[in-house]
Amino acid sequence: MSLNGPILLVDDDPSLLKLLTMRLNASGYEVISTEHPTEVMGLIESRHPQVVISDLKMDEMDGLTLFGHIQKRHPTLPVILLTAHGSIPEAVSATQQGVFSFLTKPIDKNALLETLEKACSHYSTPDASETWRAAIITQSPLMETLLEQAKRVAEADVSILVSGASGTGKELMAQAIHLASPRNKKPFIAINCGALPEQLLESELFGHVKGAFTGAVTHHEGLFQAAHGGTLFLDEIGDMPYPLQVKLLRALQERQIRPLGSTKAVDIDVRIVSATHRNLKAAIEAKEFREDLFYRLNVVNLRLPSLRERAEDIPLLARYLLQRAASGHRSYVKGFSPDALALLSCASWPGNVRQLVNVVEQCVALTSTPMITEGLVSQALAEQAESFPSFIEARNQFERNYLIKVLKLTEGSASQAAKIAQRNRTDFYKLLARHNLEPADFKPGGSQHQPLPD
Ligand SMILES: Nc1ncnc2c1ncn2[C@@H]1O[C@H](COP(=O)(O)OP(=O)(O)OP(=O)(O)O)[C@@H](O)[C@H]1O
Repeated sequence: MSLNGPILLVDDDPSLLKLLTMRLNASGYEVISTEHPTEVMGLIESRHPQVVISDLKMDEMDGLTLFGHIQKRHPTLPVILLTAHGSIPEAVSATQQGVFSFLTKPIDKNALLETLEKACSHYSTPDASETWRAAIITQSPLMETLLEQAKRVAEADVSILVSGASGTGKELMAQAIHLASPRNKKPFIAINCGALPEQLLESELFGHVKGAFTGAVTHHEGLFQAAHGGTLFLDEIGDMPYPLQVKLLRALQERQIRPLGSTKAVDIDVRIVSATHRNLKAAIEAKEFREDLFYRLNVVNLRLPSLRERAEDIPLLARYLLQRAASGHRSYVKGFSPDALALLSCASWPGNVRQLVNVVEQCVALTSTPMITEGLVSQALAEQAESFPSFIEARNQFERNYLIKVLKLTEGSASQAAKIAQRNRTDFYKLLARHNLEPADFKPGGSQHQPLPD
């Protein structure tokens, strides 16, 4: 038996999951399990199982479709399928498609352990050729194409400009390019060019000698030198002060820098990846960005799509981020209710993945139940939204505010509130649960933490 990652069990029959988990635990295997095949990709990303054992027939997604998804992203991960007695043709077709093996139900304990042992010895730690992009969670064809391009250009030593709206993962992409490049054993250094005043940014990039300016009490090596042999990531390059753009261009052309206050030029060897959320062509027209520098930095352009443009990533990312946020002391948080997931999927995400990270973290921190409700998601979205909400977000916001007002008016009497709202009690309680509201919190002298309307 191998001591690598856990075994991931997938079956929509909870009693079989329980039985297999017990058997495998008894044989010393660590097991993670799920009744939902849609959760599998997220679990693979976050828990790195060494083998997946999945039922073939499941309502949410059949085992072969699931295998297709796994094979696309993790081609070396062995998948064992469980088939009902008599479904031999399906099993044969499954093995032809690359499934590691299949076991017929009822599962024979010895056959299970034997097959698992073979699968574990077949497993090698995550495909080394894939680790460069391991932090980028995606199943979007748009992103896959972009990642293929990124890998190709990473090998050449050209300058790359990563464009895309705020929070789309530009820095993550820059790191992936570095990891895929021959420079990956050397440093990756990032600096936000929009966050520092001009002189400080200049001294950060090029360094300074002692006494170069008031306050320069020691010699300071700049980031160009610190990143020697590696990659320098210039984030928000569109916000770099204009005079400094000239100095950057000269450094890139001459492959030399001159620290502030020094007369001696220093050779540099860095690969530049820059990023911007601005339209640099418009900035050039407005005389805020130098055209010659633009062409030097933008040898290859990679444009990251907005999260809305790759909506198929939303459930995958949400589950992955939930598992990440819930690990440790919030481990009882298990997932999103189907309504909550639907709301996440149709939100507009003006802040892209960063906003999704914030919403998920807020939900994980606030939920008191293992499944995050639609109400909680709606509340987090309303708090995060900076732009005009979508119709569904607005409706959820309105519902929640309405319920709070009516509960306040009736001092927490759910039956009176239901009457005013002209809903039957069952419906009304469902609405309250969806929005995570407790009538008791609105009784005089009730909880000090009554929810506020949005
Ligand atoms: N595909 C992804 N998979 C997992 N996490 C992601 C993905 N894309 C972005 N993130 C996460 O979203 C957050 C924002 O990503 P990042 O900082 O790379 O975006 P950015 O485009 O550089 O943002 P900004 O323009 O605001 O600097 C980070 O926490 C990052 O880890």
